[in-house]
Amino acid sequence: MDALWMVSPLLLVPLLLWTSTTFAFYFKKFFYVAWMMFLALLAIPMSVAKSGGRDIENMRIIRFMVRHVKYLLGLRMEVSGQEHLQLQGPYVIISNHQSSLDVLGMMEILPDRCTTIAKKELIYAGTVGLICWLGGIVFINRKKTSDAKSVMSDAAKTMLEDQIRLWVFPEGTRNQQGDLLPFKKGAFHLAVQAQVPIIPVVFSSYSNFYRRKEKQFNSGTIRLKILPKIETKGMTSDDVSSLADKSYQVMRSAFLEISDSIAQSNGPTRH
Ligand SMILES: CCCCCC/C=C\CCCCCCCCCC(=O)SCCNC(=O)CCNC(=O)[C@H](O)C(C)(C)COP(=O)(O)OP(=O)(O)OC[C@H]1O[C@@H](n2cnc3c(N)ncnc32)[C@H](O)[C@@H]1OP(=O)(O)O
Ligand SMILES: CCCCCCCC/C=C\CCCCCCCC(=O)OC[C@@H](O)COP(=O)(O)O
Repeated sequence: MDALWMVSPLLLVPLLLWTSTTFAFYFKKFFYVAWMMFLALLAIPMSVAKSGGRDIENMRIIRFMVRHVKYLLGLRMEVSGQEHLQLQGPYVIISNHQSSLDVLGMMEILPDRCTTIAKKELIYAGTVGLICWLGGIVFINRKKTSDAKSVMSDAAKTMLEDQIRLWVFPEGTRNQQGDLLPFKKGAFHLAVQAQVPIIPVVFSSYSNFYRRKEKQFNSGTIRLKILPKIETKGMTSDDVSSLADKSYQVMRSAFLEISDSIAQSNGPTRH
C-alpha cells in the first residue's frame, strides 16, 4: 500500500504532460474558431457601412482583421516570391489546402480585388459565413458537378467584367497527408475560359507544428512560396489537362522543397 502511494504521484507526471499538450491543442483550436467568429462579428457592420452589402472591396476589411491572428497562435509566416503577384488585372491563384488555418496565410498575401471559391456549406458557419458572403466569396455545390461548373463559368465572365482575381484550392478538399492530392480541373477551366494567368502559391506542410491525430498544436513557421505565373493565352479546353499537370508538378516540387527545409531547421519531427 505504502509503495503504491509513493509511485502514484510519479504516474501523474506523464499524465499531466499528456493532458497539457492535448489541452493546448483543443484550447487553441477552440480559441481560433471563437476568435474568427468574433472578428467576423466586428467585420460585418464595418463591411455593410463601407459598401452596403456583398462587395469584393470588403476583402480588404477581412484581410486587415485577420492579419494579427498568427501571433495569437504562435505562428510565423515566411513569404517568398511576392513580386509574382504584382500583375495588372485578373488572374487565378491556386494553392494547396491543409486546414482552415490556410485563411491566415491567404490573408497574409491576398492581393486587392481577390476573393475565393468555397464549398457552399461554409455559408452556414454563423458570422464567418455571413462575412464570407459579404466578401464576395463564390460558393459552389461540390455534390452537383453541373452546378459547380456553371457557377465557375459565370465566375470567368465576372472576373473579366469586374476585374476580379479568384483564389481556388484545386485539391477540392483539405488534406494533411504530407503530399498534394490530385488536382481537380475547375481552376484550370476557369483560367482558360477567362484567358488569364495562373499564379501558383504553396503553403509548406503544417506537420511540424500541427498534428491532428496526435493532438498537437505547437508554435511554428509556415512558409508561403509564390511561384511565377503560368500563362493561358491562346489555350482551349483541350489544353486544360496538361495545364493542370504542369501546375501540379511545379507546386508539388515547391511543396516538398519548402516543407523539407522547415523540417530540417526545426530538427527531426515525429510522424
Ligand atoms: C473578419 C474575420 C473573418 C474571419 C473568417 C474568415 C473569412 C473569410 C476569409 C475567406 C477565406 C475563406 C477560405 C475558404 C476556403 C474554403 C476552400 C474550400 O471550400 S475548398 C472546396 C471547394 N473548392 C473546390 O472544390 C475548388 C476545386 N474544385 C474544382 O475545381 C472541381 O473541378 C469542381 C468543384 C468545379 C467540380 O468538381 P467535381 O464535381 O468533382 O468534378 P470534376 O471531376 O472536377 O470534373 C468533372 C468533369 O468536368 C470538367 N470540368 C470541371 N470544371 C469545368 C468547367 N468550369 N468547365 C468545363 N468543364 C469543367 C472536368 O474537366 C471533368 O471532365 P474530364 O473530362 O474528366 O476532364
Ligand atoms: C453556427 C455554426 C458554427 C460553425 C463554426 C465554423 C466556423 C469556422 C470558424 C473559423 C475558421 C475561420 C476560417 C474559415 C474558413 C475555412 C473553411 C475551410 O477550410 O473549409 C473547408 C473546405 O475548404 C474544405 O472542406 P472539406 O475538407 O472538404 O470538408
